[in-house]
Amino acid sequence: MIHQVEIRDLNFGYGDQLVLKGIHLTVPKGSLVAIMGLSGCGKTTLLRLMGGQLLARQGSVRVAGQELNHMNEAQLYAMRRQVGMLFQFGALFTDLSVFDNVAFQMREHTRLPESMIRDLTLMKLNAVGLRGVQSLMPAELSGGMARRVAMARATALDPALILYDEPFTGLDPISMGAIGRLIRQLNDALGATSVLVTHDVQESMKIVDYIYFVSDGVIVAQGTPEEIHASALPFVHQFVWGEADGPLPFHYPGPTLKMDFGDERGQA
Ligand SMILES: Nc1ncnc2c1ncn2[C@@H]1O[C@H](COP(=O)(O)OP(=O)(O)OP(=O)(O)O)[C@@H](O)[C@H]1O
Repeated sequence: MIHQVEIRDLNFGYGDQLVLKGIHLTVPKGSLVAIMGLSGCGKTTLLRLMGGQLLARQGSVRVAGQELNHMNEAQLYAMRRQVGMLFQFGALFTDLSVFDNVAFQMREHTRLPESMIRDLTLMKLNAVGLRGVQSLMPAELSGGMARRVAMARATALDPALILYDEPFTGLDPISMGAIGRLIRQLNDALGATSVLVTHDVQESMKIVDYIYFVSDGVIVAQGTPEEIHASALPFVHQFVWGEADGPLPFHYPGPTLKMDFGDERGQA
């Protein structure tokens, strides 16, 4: 099988803090894969390593068969053009119209004439159902619309790999469902491969082919949505079913009840 992303024995940290520890992960070409885990477990860092924005300290990150650590600046720049990235909250340019946001990458990275950029931009907006809002400013959009514009922008150059960082955050349930379906549709229509970082288990299980669970920088579980749904692993079970207590404790570690309240009522 051809892998769009292949990660082996990856360690990565910031300063002395080791964030990712011995990661092995593959993303087959054409698939949609989710990386899940709690806040701070290293998901965004992993996504940025796949996009070539960060480079591995140890181990290997291959995108389309190319080892990112062996690339020079020009090769990395060319590789990043093949990657569409949707940042947390969409992060549109607030002083540019919807049209100019989507056209931005084409104007920066291609020599296409303005008439062609216009047609392509409208096609991209059409694909996310928003051709009619091309002249609006980002402040005039709802959260769900802004997210869809960000998707049109992220796919403007027909990327081979699309990386989504928390695409569902802050959306109402209906918009979440619409964004989820769109992520799947764009992936399949563009013949792309997509990786989705999220802690929204229910929404992503409806659309992805495979899931990796990360906890404290380590992959602790993986499988198809069906396998994950049926998993008896305590961590996965707690995550999927949204249970307050389990391997991830409800209480922050601290003194025991006995130490704080005494052995018996009235005792210090
Ligand atoms: N640029 C940075 N410099 C130093 N530490 C960082 C940097 N970026 C992230 N970290 C730390 O690395 C750890 C992992 O962060 P990361 O953003 O990858 O986690 P995450 O799982 O995506 O979290 P979230 O779901 O909250 O976005 C955290 O402890 C974070 O504080």
